[in-house]
Amino acid sequence: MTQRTITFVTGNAKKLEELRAILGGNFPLEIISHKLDLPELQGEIDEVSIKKCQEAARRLKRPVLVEDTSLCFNALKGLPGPYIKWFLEKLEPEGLTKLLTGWEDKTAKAVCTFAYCDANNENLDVMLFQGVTNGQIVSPRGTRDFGWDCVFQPEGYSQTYAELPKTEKNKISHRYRALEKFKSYFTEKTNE
Ligand SMILES: O=c1nc[nH]c2c1ncn2[C@H]1C[C@H](O)[C@@H](COP(=O)(O)OP(=O)(O)OP(=O)(O)O)O1
Ligand SMILES: [Mg+2]
Repeated sequence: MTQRTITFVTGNAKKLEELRAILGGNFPLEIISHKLDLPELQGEIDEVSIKKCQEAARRLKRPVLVEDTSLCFNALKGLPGPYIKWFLEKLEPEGLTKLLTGWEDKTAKAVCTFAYCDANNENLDVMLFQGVTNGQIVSPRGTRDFGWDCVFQPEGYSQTYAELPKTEKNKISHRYRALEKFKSYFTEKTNE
């Protein structure tokens, strides 16, 4: 492992697969993965990502990257937000759709927050790179191989994330938008 290696800490193989597909070959640093389901404290989106990243840095003591994904229903003032994992686990995709039964507004935001810490300073300073994709919550359609993809229909599309080819999702997704920021930061930095 060199100085120019970043460890992506996640318990989710699908996130890693998408990160690899989106960054492709033209990212200046090496990204390796470390499978660990880190504890996540409650809080607002940024706070959850920062704490998760600092915990990863404390444990691994090297440059780390983590990612936290939220699904925010506008009618519910942003909930479930960072708690989407537990809502999905208990309610399944059908239940997520039903949550909005009483509301006319079905719009939602998918928010991806990458958090990076180089673990070099005692304060464990964290940098955030966030991407948002707007859409709406629909009845489940498409494959069920990744989380809530089957109930999220991005704005301007008639297909859900799960119905879109992976390459299409990766051109417009919350994760793509966050990684664009991450990529330009590190590309500029390594060119200095
Ligand atoms: O693009 C996505 N499309 C559909 N579903 C998604 C996506 N990205 C994350 N998800 C799911 C996974 C988990 O049920 C929840 C986020 O929770 P989140 O804590 O960020 O993910 P996780 O615990 O699976 O992995 P990690 O070890 O990186 O925290 O939304
Ligand atoms: Mg998690």
